[in-house]
Amino acid sequence: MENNSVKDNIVLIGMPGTGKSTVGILLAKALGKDFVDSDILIQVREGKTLQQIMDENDYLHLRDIEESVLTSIDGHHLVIATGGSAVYSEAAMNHLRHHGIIIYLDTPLPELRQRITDYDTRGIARRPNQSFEELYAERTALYRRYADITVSTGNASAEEVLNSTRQSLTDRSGP
Ligand SMILES: Nc1ncnc2c1ncn2[C@@H]1O[C@H](COP(=O)(O)OP(=O)(O)O)[C@@H](O)[C@H]1O
Ligand SMILES: O=C(O)C1=C[C@@H](OP(=O)(O)O)[C@@H](O)[C@H](O)C1
Ligand SMILES: [Mg+2]
Repeated sequence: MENNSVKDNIVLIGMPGTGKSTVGILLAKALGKDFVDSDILIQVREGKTLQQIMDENDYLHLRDIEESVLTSIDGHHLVIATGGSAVYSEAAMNHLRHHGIIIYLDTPLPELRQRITDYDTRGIARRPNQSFEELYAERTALYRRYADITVSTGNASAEEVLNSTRQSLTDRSGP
């Protein structure tokens, strides 16, 4: 019988552009786990893109849908790439950390700026006119609050971030 208290999921959190989706699938492949991207779950469930959801309602509506999708994930042996706004939901984060280790991919703001060239159309769940700098400061406190492990990515490649993440997991589980 499955032990439901085992933390056998890996949950990636962090700013948009930090590489949760890109590194997540590499990690799943390397560790022999299944891969879930909560943004894809949202889009399939709603039949709309993230930006369409925001355009038709607002960013708070997207966050509500995200909370509902995240709290309904009940699988094991998963790598879960969350959306950058997942940490606004305490319920979602408590649910995810019950079965998973939370890994914060921490990428410097200048590097994120280079990667996120579609800030206004990417569907980022932010207050109107909230700058990327403000969002980064607000979010960083939340990512730190929930992180079991922090991986500082610098400007390393996705493969290098994969390797650092695997090493952090090995260090945490001990010899
Ligand atoms: N380590 C990396 N180095 C350079 N570019 C990256 C890296 N990881 C992701 N990217 C690029 O940054 C963008 C955002 O990556 P993505 O995985 O979608 O991030 P997230 O899911 O955290 O928003 C994509 O264009 C992706 O190719
Ligand atoms: O940070 C955000 O507000 C968001 C990030 C997106 O995911 P990524 O972090 O994978 O880009 C997606 O969930 C949604 O568009 C909102
Ligand atoms: Mg993503």
